[in-house]
Amino acid sequence: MGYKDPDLLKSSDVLRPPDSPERDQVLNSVLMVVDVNPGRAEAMEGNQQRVEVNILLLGAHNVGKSALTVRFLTRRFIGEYGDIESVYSRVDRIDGQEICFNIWDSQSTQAGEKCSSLSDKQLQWADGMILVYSICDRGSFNVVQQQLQQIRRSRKPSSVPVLIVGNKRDLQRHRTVSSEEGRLLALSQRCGFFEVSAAETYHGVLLVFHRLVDLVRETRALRKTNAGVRGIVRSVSAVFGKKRAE
Ligand SMILES: Nc1nc2c(ncn2[C@@H]2O[C@H](COP(=O)(O)OP(=O)(O)OP(=O)(O)O)[C@@H](O)[C@H]2O)c(=O)[nH]1
Repeated sequence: MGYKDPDLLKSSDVLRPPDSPERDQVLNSVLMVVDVNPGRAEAMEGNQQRVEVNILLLGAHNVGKSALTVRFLTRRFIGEYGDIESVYSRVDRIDGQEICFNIWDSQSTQAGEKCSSLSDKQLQWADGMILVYSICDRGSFNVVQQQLQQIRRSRKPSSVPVLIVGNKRDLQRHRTVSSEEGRLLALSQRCGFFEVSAAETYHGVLLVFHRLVDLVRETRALRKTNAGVRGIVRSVSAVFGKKRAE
C-alpha cells in the first residue's frame, strides 16, 4: 500500500481528523518526562532490574521524528504532531527484562529550518541515537551526514550506538535517496540502517527501537568488561611493580 498524503490514510490505526481531541488524547497518553539530566543508568525495582535507555531522535524538519516516536509509543499514526519538543517514556519487557525507553523527540529550532545543531546536553543524555531522513528529501539526507559529523567530533566513534533511518518508505514515487545510498552511509559510519514508513507499519518502527536497545545493552556490557580488564591489569601491574621494588 502506498500513500500520497498521510491525511488520506484510512487505516484503522490512524486517528482522524489530525487536529481532533483524539490526537491530544494519544499524545497525552504517553508520560512526558521533563528531567533530562544524565546520571541514571539502571534502577532496581524489588528483585527485578529495570534498564533505562535514553534515545535521542535527530534529523531535519518534517522527516517524521514525531511520527516515529508516537508510532512506537502508541502504535498510532496521527498525521500531524505539532512543534513541541518532548521527552517521552514507555516501559516494555524484552527477553524478560523491563526496559524503560526515554525518547527525546528533538525539533528544529525554527519552523522551516533544515538542521538544528546538537546541544552538549543532548549528546551527554543519549545512550543511543536515531538519525532520521525522508527518502523523498535529499536535503534531509545531507542533514543526517552533517549531524553524524557533529556526533563523531564530539564523542568517540564507537561510544554511542547510532541508527540511520530512512522514513516515508511508502512514498516510493517521490523517492530521491536510494536505499543503497542510505546503506552505504551507514556502513561507512559503522551505524545500523533501516528504511521504514511510520505511516504504514508499526512493526518496522518497533524493530528500529528494539535494535537500538540491543546495541545500547551490548555497548554497556562491553564497557563493563573493558573496565574489569583494566582493573585486573592495574592490580597485576601493582603486584609486579611491588615485587620488583622489593
Ligand atoms: N507519507 C508519510 N508521511 C509521513 C511519514 N512520517 C511522517 N509523515 C508526515 O510528515 C510530516 C512531518 O512529520 P513529523 O513527525 O511532524 O516530522 P518531524 O521530523 O517531527 O518534524 P519537526 O517536528 O518539524 O522537526 C507530517 O505531515 C507527517 O504526517 C511516513 O512514513 N509517510
